[in-house]
Amino acid sequence: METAQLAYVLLFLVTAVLLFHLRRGGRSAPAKLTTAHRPHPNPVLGNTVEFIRNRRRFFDCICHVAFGVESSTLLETAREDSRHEALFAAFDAAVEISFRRALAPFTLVRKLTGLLNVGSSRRLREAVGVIDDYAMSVVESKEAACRDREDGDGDGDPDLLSRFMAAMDEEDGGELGAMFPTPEGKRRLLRDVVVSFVLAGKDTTSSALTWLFWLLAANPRCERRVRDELSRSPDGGGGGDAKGMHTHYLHAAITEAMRLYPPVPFNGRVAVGDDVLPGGAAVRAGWFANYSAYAMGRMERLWGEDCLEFSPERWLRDGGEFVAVDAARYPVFHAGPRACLGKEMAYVQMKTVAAAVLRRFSVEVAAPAPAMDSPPAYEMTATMKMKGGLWVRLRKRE
Ligand code: HEM
Repeated sequence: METAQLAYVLLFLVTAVLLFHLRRGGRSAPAKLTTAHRPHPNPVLGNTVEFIRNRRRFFDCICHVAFGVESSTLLETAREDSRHEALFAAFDAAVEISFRRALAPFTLVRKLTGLLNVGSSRRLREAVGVIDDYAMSVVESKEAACRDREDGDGDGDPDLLSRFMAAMDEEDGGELGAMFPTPEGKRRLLRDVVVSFVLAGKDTTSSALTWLFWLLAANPRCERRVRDELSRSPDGGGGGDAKGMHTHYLHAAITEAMRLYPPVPFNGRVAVGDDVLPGGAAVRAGWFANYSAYAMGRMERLWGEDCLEFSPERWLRDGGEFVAVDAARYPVFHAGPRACLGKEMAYVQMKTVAAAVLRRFSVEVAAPAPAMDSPPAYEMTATMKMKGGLWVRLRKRE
């Protein structure tokens, strides 16, 4: 056999073996999931529990407020929880693969795996399929509810999905209607609205609360101040007031926790045209322009010499009133026209949960050790999670 023929045969064999492994990986290996919310393997922790493990509550809350549906009615089966877990696993896998891809250059191997539907391309497609099916079931249940109402009792729902639907059904078609003229296009847009809300809101608030409780344990003085404020608060300190009128210190503590550990630590855009950033840096069309809220939250130039300390007081006026800062300095919720739409809702959720827990329980952190000079390891995907989760022992307060 000539050398060139031998080389072709070898190449063929290597490719066949590679594809066989990729296919097997695509079929049998589950997507690598983050460990932050898995049961902790450490038996020494005994009666401790993983804090904020149950992402279901945050998910249910989004379904209720943003879509006006109960998540469990859509996922109800004899083993309802496992369907939620399958959906969450699909979200985790899709986010992790997409995040890794966003950081890596587009290679020939990825193009090939995409064409052949193997490896991570296959896992991503499968995960997106699960997510899209769920999101479409939300849209369908909403459409059915609207049809029922037309026969029956009146007014539109106040949830966000209903508003999107109403905007597209305006008589002249509306701006959205013009962008998505076919019924199929409209439904796909609604499906994507559902996906973006779940993606944006499910893990962010739970990540922020995990870091908040660790930071409060590492700074008992701050925890005492939160508890004092809650005991004086007329509404129990919950989220009834998103701007923090009654609970300025709690609002400041949550904001400060997200400065040090922003739930979305890293974000970016692709420039559509040549531009110059305010700092003078030139950006060409097609370039990525990324920023790190994590790094910015720890810059001495922006936050002073004590930038690595947890100090809710930096957000308070002398009278104790919370004062927000410019989003360009604190880009935790992003800035400009595409800033977070759920910011107020997120504060309501986080304050309600934090207040409810702190009023009823003392929270003893078992792991990772609560000490500012040895911060816990983190896991960076699209959201910033505490590696291994936060393990606490709750004791009922007198
Ligand atoms: C602590 C909690 C949260 C943080 C830190 C946060 C942060 C962010 C950030 C940084 C973005 C910009 C993402 C990008 O464009 O690349 C964003 C967008 C968004 N967020 Fe949040 N978010 C939080 C909670 C929520 C909640 C609870 C909801 C609603 C249920 C929500 C809904 C949205 C939506 C719909 C967008 C897309 C806005 C647009 O593209 O115009 N977020 N969020």
